[in-house]
Amino acid sequence: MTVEYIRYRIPDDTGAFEQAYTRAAELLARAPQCVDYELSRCADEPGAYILRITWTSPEDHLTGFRGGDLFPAFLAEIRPYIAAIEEMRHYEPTPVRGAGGAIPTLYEWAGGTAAFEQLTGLFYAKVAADDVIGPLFAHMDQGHPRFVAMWLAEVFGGPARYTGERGGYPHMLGHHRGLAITEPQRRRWVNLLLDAADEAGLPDDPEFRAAFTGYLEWGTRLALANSQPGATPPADAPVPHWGWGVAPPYRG
Ligand code: HEM
Repeated sequence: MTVEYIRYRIPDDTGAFEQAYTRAAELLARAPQCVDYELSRCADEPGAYILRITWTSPEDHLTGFRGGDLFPAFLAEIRPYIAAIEEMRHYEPTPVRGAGGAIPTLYEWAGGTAAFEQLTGLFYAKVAADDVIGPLFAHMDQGHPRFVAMWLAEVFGGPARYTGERGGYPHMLGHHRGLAITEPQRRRWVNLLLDAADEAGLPDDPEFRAAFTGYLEWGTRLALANSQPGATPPADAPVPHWGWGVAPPYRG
């Protein structure tokens, strides 16, 4: 991944410039080498623009896109503005990145640690009485509901306690290895957890539940796959982080 920044200073007719880029953007949108793009206009200085384009790699940009079928039409749109370019360079992303506090995490939206502990307490009571998955958990550790609450809290943006105190992803993986979870068992796990979410009074707005259920689908399908005899999942990885996805919280 590489990020190209192009800074322009457009002396006049910024409207024509933006229209040209609106047309050029249609070609970026079709380019398999282009991850995303954004044109920003300076709030303080009319005519100053920054275009950010994320490319899959510098070679894909310079050889793939520039040497490809879409480039002539792209160039035709932006050619009149080449002389107005002040900087055009590739930048490598650094690990310094992340979301700010403007959007609450799913962990905060759910109600924090207490909400996840209530959820897993109710869930494992149901599990214990369930004929399809109950037997899998017959010998589970007393602390299991609290440990899974820690895992879920960390996944949804809460404190990294499962990583810090419980051994992180490798420890969780070790518990699933060899269980040979079946699809009916996976589905029962999801159904009981969703029942417990209703009982625990977790937020039931569409955006939260879509994101929450999305993780459960993803996580249980991985748990099933990794639990099969002969599975070769990565031995180490960070605890995954799950966000709102395409639908951020609805605030009216
Ligand atoms: C999103 C899906 C899932 C998550 C987040 C999850 C999470 C976890 C975690 C964190 C542990 C280890 C707890 C500890 O530190 O002691 C664990 C253990 C376990 N999980 Fe899962 N799990 C998922 C899906 C499933 C499914 C679908 C099944 C089976 C139907 C399952 C069965 C088990 C069992 C049997 C254990 C060991 C329990 C014990 O004996 O202590 N898990 N799970």
